[in-house]
Amino acid sequence: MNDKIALDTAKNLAAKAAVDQWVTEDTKVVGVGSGSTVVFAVERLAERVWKEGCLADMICVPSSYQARKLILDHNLTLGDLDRNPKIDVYIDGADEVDSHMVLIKGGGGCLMQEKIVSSCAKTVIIIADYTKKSLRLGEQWCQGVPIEVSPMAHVPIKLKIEELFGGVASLRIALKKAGPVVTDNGNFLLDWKFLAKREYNWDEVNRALTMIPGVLETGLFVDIASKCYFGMADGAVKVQSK
Ligand SMILES: O=C[C@H](O)[C@H](O)[C@H](O)COP(=O)(O)O
Repeated sequence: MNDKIALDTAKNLAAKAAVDQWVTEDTKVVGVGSGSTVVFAVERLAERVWKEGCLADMICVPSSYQARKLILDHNLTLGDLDRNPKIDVYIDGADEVDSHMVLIKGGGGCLMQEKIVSSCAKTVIIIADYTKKSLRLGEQWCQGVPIEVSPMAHVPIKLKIEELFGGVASLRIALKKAGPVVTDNGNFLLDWKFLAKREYNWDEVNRALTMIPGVLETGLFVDIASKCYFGMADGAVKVQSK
């Protein structure tokens, strides 16, 4: 018998715990991440506003088209970085979180706005189910590090990444459209499958990647998250700190 709780239940537990802990009456601006786990966080925010009558002045700043739509669909107040450049707390999911709280993000293609919006937040909280927790990157997430690139430069960037760091960087191809995935910002994505056995210094790798002309952002989030809430297989919520 499989007594692990469903992944969605684990995501929901993590999201609810994080929202209840970090979004208080003093929270004026919340950054909203992207992906399937964030859906539960927005549902909890809406429940607090509409059922419990709290957080009346809260403004939500989205990190993607999906996040914007979630905010609107739940009748929450939509903000943006022009009007709300300072965010109290940013809540987002992750594809993988290692023991040093280095994250891989961008499995859903939203990494660039996520990194921008999270950089405007005092506190960044990650919510995830137990399958995202690992000791070292690549242990759980096998699809590589997403890297957002200028469309005209995806071939030379791919070659440079492979020469510099090994592994294989592949253009992400859409499933229900012919051709590549196009991000919310009109760019392409490379998914870089790094070498599992090589020891990488992720901070250095991230800096070096962003120095390649045409690389717009990486899905490596180093030294960004303050805490990560994991919904565990036994129904508990485990909090990992930096
Ligand atoms: O591009 C997508 C974002 O970085 C997501 O936050 C990440 O992929 C995790 O998504 P999910 O909560 O669906 O696992």
